[in-house]
This record gives sequence, structure tokens and C-alpha cells, in this order.
Amino acid sequence: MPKQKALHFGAGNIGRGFIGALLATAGYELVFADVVENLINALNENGEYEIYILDLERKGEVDTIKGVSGIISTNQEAMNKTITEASIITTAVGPNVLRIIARGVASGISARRAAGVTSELNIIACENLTGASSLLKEEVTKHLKEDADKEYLDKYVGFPNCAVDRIVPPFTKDNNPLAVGVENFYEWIVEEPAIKGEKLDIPGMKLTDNLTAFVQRKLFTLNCGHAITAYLGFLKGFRTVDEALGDPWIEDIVHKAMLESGAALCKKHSFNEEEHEKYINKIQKRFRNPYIKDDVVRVGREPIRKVTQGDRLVGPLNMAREFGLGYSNLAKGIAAAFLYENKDDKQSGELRAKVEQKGIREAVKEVTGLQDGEVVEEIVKSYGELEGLKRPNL
Ligand SMILES: NC(=O)C1=CN([C@@H]2O[C@H](COP(=O)(O)OP(=O)(O)OC[C@H]3O[C@@H](n4cnc5c(N)ncnc54)[C@H](O)[C@@H]3O)[C@@H](O)[C@H]2O)C=CC1
Ligand SMILES: O=P(O)(O)OC[C@H]1O[C@](O)(CO)[C@@H](O)[C@@H]1O
Repeated sequence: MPKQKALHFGAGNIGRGFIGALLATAGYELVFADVVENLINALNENGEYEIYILDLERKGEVDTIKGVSGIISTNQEAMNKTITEASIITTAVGPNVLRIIARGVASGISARRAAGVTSELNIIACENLTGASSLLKEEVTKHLKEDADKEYLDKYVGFPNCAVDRIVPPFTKDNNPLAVGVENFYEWIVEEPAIKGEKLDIPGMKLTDNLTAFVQRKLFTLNCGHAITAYLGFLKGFRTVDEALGDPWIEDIVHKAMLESGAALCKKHSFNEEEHEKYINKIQKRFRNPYIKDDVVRVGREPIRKVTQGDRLVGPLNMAREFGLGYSNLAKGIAAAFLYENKDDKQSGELRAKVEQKGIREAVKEVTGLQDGEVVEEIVKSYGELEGLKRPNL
């Protein structure tokens, strides 16, 4: 029997180091779509790549991922053919790129209908964003012109949302553009009720009918703690996450912020408090993985996205307020994001410009959507305290 085909958008860290690896290992013929030519050429020339395990568990082990190829995602003819043949499509391109790939996906869906394919297709956006697959569906639908294509999409194409958790930092090995380094831990949780057709059976993928709880657990704990580490670390002049967490003042704030979000998550989703504390401690251990050198500028990238409603900082802060719980360390994290100043990060420039034009109080209200006086004042107060820490060279 010929292998089933999987198409994965984004041959980057998560694409090669996590989702693509699980799909190929599950036996799919895996095609990566990306805009970077040298990645696609290397995939086609080698047909395989290596994943280096950077961890205490499985230390030094290397996994070889075979049976892979690539296409340039703007080559619409090749994309239409692959989308017509695929039984699963995944993405790890970054939340802002979903809108960009939507047009090409829509064209592929139209081609698939025209070719008379009536087997189900599931499209899973594996991004750090709540409801990423639903967003992609909305964007794809906007590009479908014919009613028949829209009906086809609703009938045969599922868009299950998911939570993805694996730290895959920038990595180089022997100038090989395909080599990728990963922590050993991973978790991919997919929304079962949204799957079209047969239940997906991919080793390493877990199915759930309560995805929101898992997405929030990960985003409001791991990504929340990580972002606070990055912003405070940057302010104090540390380059990597593990260096930043070596500072007891930073570690304390990060830990307490995760406890604040944890208390809210336990109330909201009835998580067992003891289990949740273990979850936090495990994450803190993952942050301190000595084999991973993760730049604070990668973890803190795009600060505006990270301080919007529902994301990793304002999301747990609002959840804590909903239950009348404390949030002062989360507020410090938000304040630190407003002080993040990296000339290579467009959103950091925009955020700083807003603070300079409107003042911190108005900037916080506008970007975070928070309006309540008490919480805004808490962030403004923390901003004032943290401002003194700002690196002299900024
Ligand atoms: N790296 C990590 O540890 C984790 C990342 N994530 C999420 O996974 C997503 C991807 O992150 P990374 O892999 O780290 O980023 P990355 O930058 O390593 O990979 C993104 C890839 O998408 C490609 N791309 C950009 N525009 C494209 C387009 N129009 N068509 C096709 N490909 C395109 C880029 O060329 C790049 O190869 C993000 O949403 C991130 O938040 C989630 C969990 C862990
Ligand atoms: O990819 P984003 O959303 O910019 O955020 C970076 C975060 O994502 C991860 O890469 C994976 O969840 C974390 O390492 C980090 O907290």
C-alpha cells in the first residue's frame, strides 16, 4: 500500500524538530513547504535529516528522520498537487504567517475538490496561539470564491486546534541547514471532536475533548514563565534563558508568576493542585536544561503579540483577577515586556514608540486591553521599578 502523504508548512525548528519528525516516524511520506530555498533544496538532495537530543535524558542521541522532501510554498502548482494528495496538513510557521499561507491552502482545497477527492483531510496549525487552526480555517474560507468549495471545506476538511510543547532552540551543527537540536520532552495535544474522518493515530499525538484547558495550561505556564524570564533577563543583560534563571531575583519572580497563573488555572479547569505544582517544577527544570542555549531575544520575540488579551501574560493575569487571586508577579512580567528594547524586533520598536508617545499608562491600556484602574496601576508601578534596571547600553 502506498504511504499516506503529509504536508507540513514551515521547515523550521518545530517543523523539523517536532511535528515533521512525528509525522515521518508515523510512516507518512512527508513534504515540507517553506519559503527558504536552501532548506527545500537540502531536503530534496538529502531526503533525510538529523535531530540532536539536547538533554539529560537521551543525552547525545541522534534521531534520523527519513523519507522527507520539500517544495517552495509559493509554487502553487506543486502545492495544489500535494494538497490534493495529502491526508494531513500541519503548520508551524508562526501565528502571523497563517494569513499568508491561507490563500495557497484555499487554492489547494479548490484543486482537491476539482480532482474529485472525497477522503477527509485534517489541517492542524501547530502554533503558540489559542485557536490557531480555527483562525486558519477562517482565513482559508475568505479565499474560497465558489460556494461548492466552501461546502467541500465544511464537509471534508477538519481544522482541529492543538497545543504544542517542545523547546526547539536555534541550533547549528557542521553548517548543515537541516540539523536541529531539541529537548527530549514533547507534548502534542489535538482537539479530537474537530477531527474529520477516522480518528488520527499518530504516535506522540494525544487526543482530547477538552483542548482549551491544555492550551491554557501550556501557554499560561511554560510560555508565561519563559516570556517573563526573557524580558527580565534582557533588562539585566543576560543573553540566554538559563543565564537569566541563574539570577535568584529573576527565578523568584518567574516561579511566583507561574504559581499565580497556576492558582488561577486550577480554579478554572479544576486541575489537581499538587499535580499542577509538579507540572510547574518540571517546566522550571526544562528552562534550566544546561544543554539548551536559548536566546532571550527568541523567547521574547514579538512583545506586542505576547501582551495582547488572551496570550501568555495578560491571559493568566485576567484569569487570576476573575477568581480574585493575586497577580503582582504577572504584572511585573507585563511591565518588563513594555521595557523590552531590541532594534532587530519590529514589535519591540513599535511598543517602545507607543510608550514614548502616550506614556506607559495609556500604552498598557491600548495594547493589553486592560482598563481597570487597579490592575493598570499595578503594571505602571512595576514599570517604574523595573525602569531603573534597564541596561545602560539601551
Ligand atoms: N521553537 C519552539 O520551541 C516552539 C515554537 N512553537 C511555535 O511553532 C511555530 C514555529 O516556530 P519555530 O519553528 O520556532 O519558528 P522557525 O522560524 O524556526 O520556523 C518557521 C518556518 O516557517 C517558514 N515560513 C515563513 N513563512 C512561510 C510561508 N509563507 N510558507 C511556508 N513557510 C514559511 C520559515 O521560513 C521557517 O522555516 C510558532 O508559532 C511558534 O510559536 C511552539 C512550540 C515550541
Ligand atoms: O514562539 P513564540 O510564541 O514567539 O514564543 C516563544 C516560546 O515558544 C516556545 O518556543 C515554545 O513554546 C518557547 O520556547 C517560548 O516560550
